[in-house]
Amino acid sequence: MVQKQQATAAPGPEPKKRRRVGFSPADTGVEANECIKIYLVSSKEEVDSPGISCVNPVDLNDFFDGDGKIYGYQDLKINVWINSISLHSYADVTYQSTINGEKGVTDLKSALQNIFAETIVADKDEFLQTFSSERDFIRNMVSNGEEMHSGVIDGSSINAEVAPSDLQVLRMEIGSPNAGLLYSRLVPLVLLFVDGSNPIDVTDPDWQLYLLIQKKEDKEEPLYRIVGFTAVYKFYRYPDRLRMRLSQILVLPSFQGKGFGSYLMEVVNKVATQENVYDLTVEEPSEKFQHIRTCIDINRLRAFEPIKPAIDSAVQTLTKGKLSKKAQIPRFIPPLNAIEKVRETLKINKKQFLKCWEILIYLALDPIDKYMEDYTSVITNHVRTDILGKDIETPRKQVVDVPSSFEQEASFVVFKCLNGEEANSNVQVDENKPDQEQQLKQLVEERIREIKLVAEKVSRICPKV
Ligand SMILES: CC(=O)SCCNC(=O)CCNC(=O)[C@H](O)C(C)(C)COP(=O)(O)OP(=O)(O)OC[C@H]1O[C@@H](n2cnc3c(N)ncnc32)[C@H](O)[C@@H]1OP(=O)(O)O
Repeated sequence: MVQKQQATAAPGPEPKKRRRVGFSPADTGVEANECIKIYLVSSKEEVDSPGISCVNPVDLNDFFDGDGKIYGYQDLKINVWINSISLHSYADVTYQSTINGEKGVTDLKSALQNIFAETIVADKDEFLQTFSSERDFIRNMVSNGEEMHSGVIDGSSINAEVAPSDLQVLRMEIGSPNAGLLYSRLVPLVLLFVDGSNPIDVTDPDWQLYLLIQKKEDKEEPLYRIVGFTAVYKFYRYPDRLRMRLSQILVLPSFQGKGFGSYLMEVVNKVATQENVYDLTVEEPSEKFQHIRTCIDINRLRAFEPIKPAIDSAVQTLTKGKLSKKAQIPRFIPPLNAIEKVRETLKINKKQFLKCWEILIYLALDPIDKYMEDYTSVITNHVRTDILGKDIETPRKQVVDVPSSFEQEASFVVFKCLNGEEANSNVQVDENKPDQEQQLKQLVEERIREIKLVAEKVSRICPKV
């Protein structure tokens, strides 16, 4: 509680004592991350239950203007309960008192509304009722969904209490009945759990939702729960093809890390192949999702016979001699026809295939330790090319005119430059050469770390193909 200090205003005998003027303590605010806790629950018994742990959203400070802090409350605690069956939410807000300091009192209602929109229910009893009254929300919403897959997927495993036979992936065009309404209830989850995401435009009919549903047999009717979903954009490619871009994927927190994200990705891959789209790309994948996607693609590529001769040939070149001693390291990129076959058959685009290619070669080098130095030179060459946008060959000389008070034609400097540097003016090349080398080294180490991580995963799951 903010307490006013006692003003000692009595006149009289103590003239030397100064009057003490009381100030309220300054309101430094509280970070949204510190005072908001989010709980995902599937029954009313779980609400307020001490056994339920909160989930980790993205940076909640981002939802509060300015410095991400909430002002004007003492001992503020906000517990948000999300009904994972109906996707309604309820915010339990408690505080000791309000302080109207210089930053005012944050309008919590509108801040929470910005995240939870119409899913937020003001009354707790009303919220508790949603567990029964809206029990069939998902089932009703997806009743027109097109079943794209159900049950197990070859080679992938679900490591959870969910039986694969209870799983199905349904597809809904965003313009189809109920899809927009369903997505609008999913938006708070997107904002809370997919970093840097924006809701998709539900008025654009080219969006499709792929919903991973758990259909659990229950007393009367089966209970449908959303395990995860992804929003995919289908767009035209001249002259007569369609492309697919996976733009948003979320597995609900309690289901994460159990194979569901991979399951959903594999279903979308399967659909892209069956519908023979031009390719399937991913919009700004997070590091984790990129890792998962690459693990899946590596397994598909290892089983794809038409590229085996190209891998063998690259491995042969690499194992023939000391590459790192050579003046010019060849670029280990797949031949054009392999790139084309992979895109046409597996729907993996060139950029992703080039990433996978490095890993395929790594996996084929035996024993890897013997060739690691040469392999690192190859990756260094690739990273350098990626940064500078062009192949780096041997250092070249470049002549540059310099302003001079002497005869213009006689004023120039000659310096050695790398081919890519002159070619790519967008790249911020650090003028400090040792620093540049250091940065390059770090990037190479990072890339090799990613390669090893994927290689370890796929070797564990599928040691020999
Ligand atoms: C385009 C975008 O939207 S990018 C943003 C992605 N979304 C988010 O970040 C939202 C929050 N996160 C999530 O929703 C989920 O965690 C996702 C979608 C990223 C991943 O889904 P999950 O179900 O958690 O992943 P899944 O359990 O399938 O994979 C986990 C592990 O299995 C590994 N794995 C999965 N499939 C394979 C495979 N076929 N072969 C080898 N390894 C595999 C993964 O590498 C990963 O390894 P780890 O244990 O070291 O983490």
